[in-house]
Amino acid sequence: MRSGYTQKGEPLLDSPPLTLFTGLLGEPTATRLLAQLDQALAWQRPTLRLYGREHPIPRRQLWMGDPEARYCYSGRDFSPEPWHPAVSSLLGTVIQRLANAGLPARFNSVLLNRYADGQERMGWHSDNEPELGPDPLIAAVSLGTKRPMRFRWQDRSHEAFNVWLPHDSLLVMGAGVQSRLQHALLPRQLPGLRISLTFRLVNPTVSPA
Ligand SMILES: O=C(O)CCC(=O)C(=O)O
Ligand SMILES: [Fe+2]
Repeated sequence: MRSGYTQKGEPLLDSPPLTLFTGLLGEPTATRLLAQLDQALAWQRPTLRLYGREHPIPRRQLWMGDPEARYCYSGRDFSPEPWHPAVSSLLGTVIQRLANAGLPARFNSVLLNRYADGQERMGWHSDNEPELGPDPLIAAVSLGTKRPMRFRWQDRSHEAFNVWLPHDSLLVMGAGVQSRLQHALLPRQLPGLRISLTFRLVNPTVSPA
């Protein structure tokens, strides 16, 4: 059945729309890109202030995009790194795949996350910063170790669920996903590197707080 989802993606939720596309780049391109991003990028481990104490984040990350796409995340203001050619090429592939599925999209920035192994993680959050607008479309590419993204409803009206994100896949979080659900990449006993790239459209006219 899976082949039937090549064009439109596999619908995981109808409302709000959550859709998974697999085989985004194909091999060996996807595995090469994982190694290239791992080695070529200047990965950072910023600290976050929580209850008055500084904590290094439990993963590494990098913010990349157009110069005006400044972004405020967990109380910090990030200026984007310039586009790496491999990432702008991936952006083109994502845009094309979305267009083929009838989802025209535009992005001016991407948050790259690097999880060295299953212990590295990202806590519960919604990508609901004001500069993303009220109903952002966020496209998340996964490379490397297959891990579950856990979703839970803000109003707890339904049960929480996992979406397993395979290597070389694209998860599209459509309008309403950020306002109605939270997501997290919880720690798991899984070895191996995973890199995700979450493409976003930041509205440069909304100045970060
Ligand atoms: O690594 C992932 O797939 C999750 C990333 C994420 O939630 C984010 O960048 O906001
Ligand atoms: Fe997120």
